[in-house]
Amino acid sequence: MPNNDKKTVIGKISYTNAWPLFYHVDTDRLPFEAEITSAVPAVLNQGMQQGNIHIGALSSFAYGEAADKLLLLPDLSVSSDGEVNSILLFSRKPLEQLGRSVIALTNTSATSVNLLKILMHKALGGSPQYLTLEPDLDSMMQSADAALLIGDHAIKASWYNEQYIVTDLGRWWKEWSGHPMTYAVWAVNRDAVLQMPWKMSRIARLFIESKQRSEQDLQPIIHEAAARIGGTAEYWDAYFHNLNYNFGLDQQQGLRLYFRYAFELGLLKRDVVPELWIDNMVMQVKE
Ligand SMILES: C=C(O[C@@H]1C=C(C(=O)O)C=C[C@H]1O)C(=O)O
Repeated sequence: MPNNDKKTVIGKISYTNAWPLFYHVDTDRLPFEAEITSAVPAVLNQGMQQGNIHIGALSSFAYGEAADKLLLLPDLSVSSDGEVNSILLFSRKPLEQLGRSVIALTNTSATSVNLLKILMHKALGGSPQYLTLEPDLDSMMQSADAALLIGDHAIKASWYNEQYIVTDLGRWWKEWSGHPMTYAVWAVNRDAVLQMPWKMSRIARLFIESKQRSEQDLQPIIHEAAARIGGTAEYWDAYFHNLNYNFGLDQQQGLRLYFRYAFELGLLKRDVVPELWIDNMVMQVKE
C-alpha cells in the first residue's frame, strides 16, 4: 500500500514512443518529492501492479490484469489507428504459414505479445508455440520461425533487417478488427488516489501539459530521438505524427474489444471494462 510519507514514484516508459508525454514533465516543479523511474514496459507493469510505482505509464494489458488496483488517467495513451511502425513481427515465412510455428516474444512487452496471441488465434486460427526471450532479433531467430519486437528494439531491427518478412501488428489489428489499438495507458494506484489525491492530480496535470507542449512543437523530441537512437529527423517526425496520444471513444472501444478477446482466450481472468479517474470521480468507459 502506498505510504503518504514516502516519496511519490512516477513510472516512465523508456521507449521513444512515449517521449511526448514525458519530455516536459519536470518533477522539480512539484511542491513535494517525486522521483521518476524509467524502464521498459514489462518492468513498469510489475511496479504498478505491486504498488511500488504510484502513477505513470504501463502496458494496457497490464492495466487489464490489475484493473482492481488501478484507475486510468484520461486523455493519455500510446495508440495507433493502423500501422504503428514499432510493434513488428519478423518472420521467415508468410503469416498464413505461422499457425504451427515457433514464435519468440520480446520479454519487454505485455500488450503486444497478447495482441499477437489474439491475432494468431482469432484471425489466423493458428496455435503457435511461444518462447519469451531478450529482445535481440538475431538470437531470437536462432530458436524460432518468427520474432516479435516492440519499441526502439523493433525500430532498430527494422533498419537493418534485410531477410525477414515484417508484419506490423497495429495494421494487422486495424485490418482485422476495424479498430485502433492502445498499447500503453497512464494509470494511478487506487490507494494513492484515496491517500494523496491532490498529489496524484498534480502529476496527472504534468502529463497533460507535456502532451500539449509536444503537440505544439515536436522538434526537440525529434532531434533528440535522431541523436540518441539514430535515423533521420524525417523518420522521427513521421513516427511521432503517426502515433496517437489521446484516449478518446475510438481508442476506448478498441481497448475494450482487445480486453474482451483476451478474456475469451483466457489471457485475462476478467472481462475488463476500463475505469477512468476524472475530476476525482471514477467513470467506466462507454460500452
Ligand atoms: C508503440 C509501442 O507501444 C508500447 C508497447 C507496449 C507493450 O507491448 O506492452 C507497452 C508500452 C508501449 O510503449 C511500442 O513499444 O512500439
